[in-house]
Amino acid sequence: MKNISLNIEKTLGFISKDAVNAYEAQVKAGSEALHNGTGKGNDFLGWLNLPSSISKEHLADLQSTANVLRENCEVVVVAGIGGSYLGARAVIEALSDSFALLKEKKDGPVMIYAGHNISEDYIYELTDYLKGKKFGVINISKSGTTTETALAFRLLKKQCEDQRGKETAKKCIVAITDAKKGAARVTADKEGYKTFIIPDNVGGRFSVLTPVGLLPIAVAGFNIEQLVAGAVKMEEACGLNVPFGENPAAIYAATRNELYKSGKKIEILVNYHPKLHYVMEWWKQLYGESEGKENKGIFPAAVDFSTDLHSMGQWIQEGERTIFETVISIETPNQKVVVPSDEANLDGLNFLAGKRVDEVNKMAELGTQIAHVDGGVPNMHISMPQLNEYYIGQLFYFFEKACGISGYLLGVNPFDQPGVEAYKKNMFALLNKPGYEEESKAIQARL
Ligand SMILES: O=P(O)(O)OC[C@H]1O[C@H](O)[C@H](O)[C@@H](O)[C@@H]1O
Repeated sequence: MKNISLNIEKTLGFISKDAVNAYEAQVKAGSEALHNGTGKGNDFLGWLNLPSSISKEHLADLQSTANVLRENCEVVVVAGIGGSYLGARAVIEALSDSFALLKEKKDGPVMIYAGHNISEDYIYELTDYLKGKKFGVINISKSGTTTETALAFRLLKKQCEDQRGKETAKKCIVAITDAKKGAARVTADKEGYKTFIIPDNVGGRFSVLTPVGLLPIAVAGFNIEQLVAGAVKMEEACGLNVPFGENPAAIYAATRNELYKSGKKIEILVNYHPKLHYVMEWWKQLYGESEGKENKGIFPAAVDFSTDLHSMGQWIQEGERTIFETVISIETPNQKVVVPSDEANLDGLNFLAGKRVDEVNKMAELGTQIAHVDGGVPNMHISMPQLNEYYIGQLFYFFEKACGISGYLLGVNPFDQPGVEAYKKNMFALLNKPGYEEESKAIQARL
């Protein structure tokens, strides 16, 4: 079976191959720091050997819990935010039929999301939709105290118990949280929910291969064994002893850091299949929270092409030359549609007749790559043989490993996120949360 592969050829007019290769020693030091646990944030390295340490029993436990939800729920709400939601959504949206929600016949529960915003309209509309439905909830929070998620869960728990009765609710609510601390743990223990633990040493944005990602993905009907198998494959392919030139995580980390050094401050992740939209969102959190600190870090952005070629395309082609692109390309689509011939040919598209739609998409991709490189945008290319669990698993681990190395190349701690606390502190002060009396006074004085 093939692997995902990385091609950096189209960055080499902007940076030199020698400059990329010159990172070899630094990358080795970074990888060793990860594997030996000697670098910054070394208490958060549980993700590193996670794929190969997932047991069959653990997967079976997840699958049987998923089956209980599948059997007892027509809708499952995944409550979580950031790392406690994006990985699951990335896989479920990438692998689901784009119109699954509109189809009468369902293969499993409808998967919807909550706890990732504080919009009153969203919460109203969600709870309204759930009225009279046999729904369940997967409540995901590592800290167990995240406001967005806790607020949504308070409402969903009550509604589930009111509609389905306490006993059934107990069967249809699962908590994924810390082993001991946090409000989500306290509630789950008190109510007797089935729970899964998020290991202490796995940060939210690296947690997709823990129950955080695996349970919702299994509930949605996707193959978590294959997802993990793909990640295991990349764990090997990006391993410590794989030579620099053959290690995709090493090359990606080195190339993006060299591009950054050369003035390219923004990395735009690109897809040509909108189903990958949430894979990009997952990647944005991974790199944004890992590298954006100490007043440095590449800004991770993302676009869906060709859609956004008709909006952001102008900026990318001719705006400030501070960007580079990383394209995720799917070699073979899962479905086949051929452009039909039309006798009148009023739209002038007969030159495409007989071609697969993907051939048109691929020429859009190639034409864009050439145009953007001509326009001063270095281009990296990640090729994914097919869109399935196995290759998404590969992609996840590849990006995670590269992120750890890349953060060390940049000189930051890739495993903390102190900056996200600033808004929370202010919000709590403004809401007069008990314990924030001093902050409340101080912030009121500034208004
Ligand atoms: O899982 P939780 O503790 O609820 O955290 C959910 C998310 O929110 C936090 O503010 C962090 O910025 C993220 O890294 C985390 O993934």
